[in-house]
Amino acid sequence: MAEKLSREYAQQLDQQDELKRYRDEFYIQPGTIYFDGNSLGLLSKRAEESLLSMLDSWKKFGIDGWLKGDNPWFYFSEKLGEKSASLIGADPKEVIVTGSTTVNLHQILSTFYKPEGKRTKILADELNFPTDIYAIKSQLRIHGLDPEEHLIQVKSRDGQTLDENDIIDAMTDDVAMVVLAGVLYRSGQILDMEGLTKAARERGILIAFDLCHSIGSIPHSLSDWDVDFAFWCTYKHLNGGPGAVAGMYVNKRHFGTSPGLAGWFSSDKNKQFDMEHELTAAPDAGAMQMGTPHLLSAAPLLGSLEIFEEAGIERVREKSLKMTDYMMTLIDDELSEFDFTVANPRDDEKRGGHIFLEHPEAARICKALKENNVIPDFRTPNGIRLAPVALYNTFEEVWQVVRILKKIMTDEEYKKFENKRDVVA
Ligand SMILES: Cc1ncc(COP(=O)(O)O)c(C=O)c1O
Ligand SMILES: Nc1ccccc1C(=O)C[C@H](N)C(=O)O
Repeated sequence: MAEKLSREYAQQLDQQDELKRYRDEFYIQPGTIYFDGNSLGLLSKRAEESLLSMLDSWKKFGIDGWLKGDNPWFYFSEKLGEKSASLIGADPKEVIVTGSTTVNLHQILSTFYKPEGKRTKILADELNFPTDIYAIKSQLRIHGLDPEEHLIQVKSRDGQTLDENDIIDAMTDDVAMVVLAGVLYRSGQILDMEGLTKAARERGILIAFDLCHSIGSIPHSLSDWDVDFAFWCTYKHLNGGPGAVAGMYVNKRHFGTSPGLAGWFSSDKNKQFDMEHELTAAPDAGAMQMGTPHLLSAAPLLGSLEIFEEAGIERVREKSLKMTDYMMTLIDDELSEFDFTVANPRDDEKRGGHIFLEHPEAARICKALKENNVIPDFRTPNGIRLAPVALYNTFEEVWQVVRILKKIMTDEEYKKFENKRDVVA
């Protein structure tokens, strides 16, 4: 092998890469290094084809598309749910593709959060993505409860990560439900979903995980871990496209609970067109649906999930770990003089799919990266997220990004820009 810090070494890693053929399946802008697949994944040719095929079925069949063609629309959400199940380690019937992340959390809370007696509180943390916290607070208010008192947000000791022991200590007998992320959106820390679930179960508390940053990035075993609920978006690591339809998992133990937010697509499929005013809900996770599925925003997922079926989430994870490990080695070696802090966990068991660098000039360093055709994202106040994605990025790109960062710092290129975020960062 070539010397570890050389470009040749990166090229050798690419030659040995078992997943390298998938890069050609994606639309990559020539001359651009896209390291933002943890915010919005790139379009693949297969996702484009499945979207075009959905349009074609509309063209050909009109209303009959509900039951005709290769992918009858009436069963499409269930089909996508089945195809997502292996990514989270669930039974196919426990998964449905529907709604958005935020809507699905609302549905989970509306259905399963039942404050009773002393058990009224929802336990979350102070590092989760804001939408989850907004949804929880609004649900508490719907129940006439004051979020100040009934939402507990576990504190981070270092501002970046959570200590599972602190979360477990907060699982007191006044907590009804826990809502946490599987992987934190800033530091990329993987929470011990298995251990947290076990602790919650032992205490009679329900637990839900937001898998936005973990699905398609790391493997899960939700059924084995006995997690109650999960919800996720499909536009990041799953490459479903901007605003793609989201997903939800409901442990089969909870099948038969009436949906809190019901609609006619919550129905048992064979009953739906009886048009009765008494809902007979689907016997599985399908009951969590509300109205007509957003088929055009779901269609790309079919092609995208096929890529995951073929590539295998274990292999995706293995390459992702190699890439982020390699990136940290290069950062330690090349950028040590520039005041960067690697703020993601370094251990393999705790590190998700992206690198999180902190720097006081982060906003304008991101602008300089973009000027150099590298796409990162900035998270206020001082975070740079860099995601080398296993299905379409290369080790050579990792090498290039660190080199470009070094040039931006050495030549003070970032000083051309204002240290302020854009409207969409
Ligand atoms: C952890 C997490 N939850 C939720 C969301 C967003 O929710 P929605 O897909 O409903 O916009 C994001 C990103 O946008 C996220 O990172
Ligand atoms: N949905 C979006 C719409 C516009 C811009 C970004 C997003 C994101 O998904 C951000 C992401 N959740 C994050 O981890 O910061």
